[in-house]
Amino acid sequence: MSLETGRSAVLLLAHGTPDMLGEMAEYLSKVTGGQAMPQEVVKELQHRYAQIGLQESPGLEPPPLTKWTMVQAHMLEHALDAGKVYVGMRNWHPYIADVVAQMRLDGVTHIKAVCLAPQNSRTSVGLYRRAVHAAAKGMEVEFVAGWAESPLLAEAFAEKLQPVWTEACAEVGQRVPVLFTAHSVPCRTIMTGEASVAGARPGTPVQDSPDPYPVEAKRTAQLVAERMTPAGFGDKDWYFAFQSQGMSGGPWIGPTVEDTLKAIKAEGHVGVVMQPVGFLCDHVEILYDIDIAFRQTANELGLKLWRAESLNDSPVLVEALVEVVSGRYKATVDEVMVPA
Ligand SMILES: C=CC1=C(C)c2cc3[nH]c(cc4nc(cc5[nH]c(cc1n2)c(C)c5CCC(=O)O)C(CCC(=O)O)=C4C)c(C)c3C=C
Ligand SMILES: [Fe+2]
Ligand SMILES: [Fe+2]
Repeated sequence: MSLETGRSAVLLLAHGTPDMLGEMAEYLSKVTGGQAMPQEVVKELQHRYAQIGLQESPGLEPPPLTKWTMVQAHMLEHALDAGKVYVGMRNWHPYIADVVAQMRLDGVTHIKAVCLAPQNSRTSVGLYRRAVHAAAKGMEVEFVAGWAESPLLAEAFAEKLQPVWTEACAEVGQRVPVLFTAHSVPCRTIMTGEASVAGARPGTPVQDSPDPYPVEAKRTAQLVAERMTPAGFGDKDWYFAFQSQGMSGGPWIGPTVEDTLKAIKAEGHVGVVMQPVGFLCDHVEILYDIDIAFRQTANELGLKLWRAESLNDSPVLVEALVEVVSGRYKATVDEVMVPA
């Protein structure tokens, strides 16, 4: 397939992750928009990243988030066969600003930006949008704000969930519930009116409409559940929680994974299969938060925890991205604009 215009190019937007442990403090200040994190938070995150393989010096391979994001971009480029697919990261190299500058040098005039975070949120997608608009002055920007209900995205997740769920049920000899998750966000960021800025950094605009994020996250989960077999896989088979509440203060949205695991145990289950449906590849919040921390919590409760493999190099995910980029899937797209 080919893109409509010669000077149009796709820009995939991703979170970014440090390449070595010593970069953690600088990385965290990018994540928080310039606020320095307390030393104990920096140390705790270094400890978590070390457990998933990050070292004192850059390893032979990039960290998982960088590696898989680049793989996804290459696969998409191949599938589109319409020129280069660029990757810009918000919090680490290659930064969005640098990549957009390169696109400009390469003669790109129209950017089709897609976030590798399918559910639209102010704290993730909103910040990607701001970074692209700041960098792309005078260029046309077509910004895909959400693709949470893409049937092929749901298909890609279901393809990873089905085998591990079947295996888990067979191992314990009974139906094992699925716990779908997405990243939590601070409560104030999904509010409207003055409540949306209470405790926020100065300059945060008052929001006049609710953040679609919590609904979109659960909608993705529901669409995945609908694709599971046997056909009787239904509402009683799955739960939803928001994971990885952050280390900056104030309340974050729930239910938390910890509370939901307790509820699952109280229902009489002996195991649980987790699938994070807000993340498209491996990174610390899967490899540490789920595989190490939640697995330990589950085990302490007497639950065995399985996790669906991440999408990573899933060809079905790439098909979903092709549909989003080509417009065959009607994603939530901002009006095309030229940032001044
Ligand atoms: C929908 C919201 C968010 C998504 C998706 C998300 C993905 C994501 N986050 C990290 C790593 C970190 N995030 C951190 C803080 C943080 N994350 C979000 C929201 C989403 N993150 C918020 C609102 C915040 C708080 C930011 C602030 O200004 O304080 C941090 C810092 C430590 C912490 O607070 O936990 C890290 C590290 C990754 C790798 C990722 C997906 C790829
Ligand atoms: Fe985050
Ligand atoms: Fe996080």
